Amino acid sequence: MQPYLTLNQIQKKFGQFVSLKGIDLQITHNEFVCLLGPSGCGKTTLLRIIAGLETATTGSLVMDGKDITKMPAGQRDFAMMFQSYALFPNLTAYDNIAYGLSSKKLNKREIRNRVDEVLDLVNLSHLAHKYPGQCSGGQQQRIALARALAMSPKVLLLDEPLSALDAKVRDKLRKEIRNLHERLGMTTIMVTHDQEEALTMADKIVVMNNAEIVQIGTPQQVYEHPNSPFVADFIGAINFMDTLNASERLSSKEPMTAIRPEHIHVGALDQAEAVQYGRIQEIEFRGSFYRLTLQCMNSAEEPEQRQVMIDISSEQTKGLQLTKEQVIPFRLPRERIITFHADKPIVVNG
Ligand SMILES: Nc1ncnc2c1ncn2[C@@H]1O[C@H](COP(=O)(O)OP(=O)(O)OP(=O)(O)O)[C@@H](O)[C@H]1O
Repeated sequence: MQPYLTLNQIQKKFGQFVSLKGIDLQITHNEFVCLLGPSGCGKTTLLRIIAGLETATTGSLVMDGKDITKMPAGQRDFAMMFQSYALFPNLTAYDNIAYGLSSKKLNKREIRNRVDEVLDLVNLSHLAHKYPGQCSGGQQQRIALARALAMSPKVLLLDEPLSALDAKVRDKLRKEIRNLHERLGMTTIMVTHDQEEALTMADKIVVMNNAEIVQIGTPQQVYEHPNSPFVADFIGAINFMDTLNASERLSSKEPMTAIRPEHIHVGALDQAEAVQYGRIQEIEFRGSFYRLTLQCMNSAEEPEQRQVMIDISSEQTKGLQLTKEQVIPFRLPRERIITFHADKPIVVNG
């Protein structure tokens, strides 16, 4: 499919500091893209360059075949929403939204219709005449969202829009934003450091680290086929099955293997895979599953350096009656093992 927005070799320097190292990215029309990565990796800088709020040191930005690298933010038809709601405290929800529309050449009635329409979209018609201080965090964020949507943007840019909200409200707003994105047929780019948010909302995840893109893929692709130990570790939990220490690892060309905690089987029934043993050190209840931390044992039943995390469903634990210090068998299904080949040294963060 033809890209709608193309970023060519976007580089950004703040003085000598390189904040983005040559970013290439293509975004298609109506796509929901998440820029995901740890604090300081350059996500916000990239979003601000796309918005036109920051200029790239080198590189270009093309939208619909037109070079917009130097186009001022106000002419881009993009709307941006931030973590802090940035609402005017002395204006009602209605006026906050109408204020954004004053730059458009609309008459009073058109403005009223548009504000009513977007308030209805975010289910806040009943709060039209409340001030931000009279609204909850989730409601304020919805007003900010309505204000962005009122502009009928070609591209909606979201910078950590949900991180200030509590878990329940965050979850609800995730679904609402995703639904609105689909209903309104927008192209949406969202910055987040929350992997769950990216996995649940995005069509495409762009994983960044140290000012670079390290992997691009659907949520399933980056979760099931991470291309590096960094991505495997940043998105979801992972056990590295490495027997080398950090300095041996740096000089080694040996592939490294890993497995997700939910893919390990507890028990020794199936003989297809070699059984290993571990002593339970921690049992952590996480609602729908338990996370066990085991100290691995060698064949002589002596403890090894290695630990392994295993997730088992709360249902399954009922039959197992697990206790701390218990030694249990477990198996690593071969098809679930992820291998990282070392064409360059493998560095594991953290
Ligand atoms: N105006 C600026 N002047 C100097 N350095 C800056 C400026 N803006 C950002 N940086 C630096 O660029 C790097 C990337 O910042 P950016 O805000 O893009 O990261 P981020 O991935 O969005 O992080 P976070 O999730 O913490 O917001 C950081 O090291 C930051 O200190």
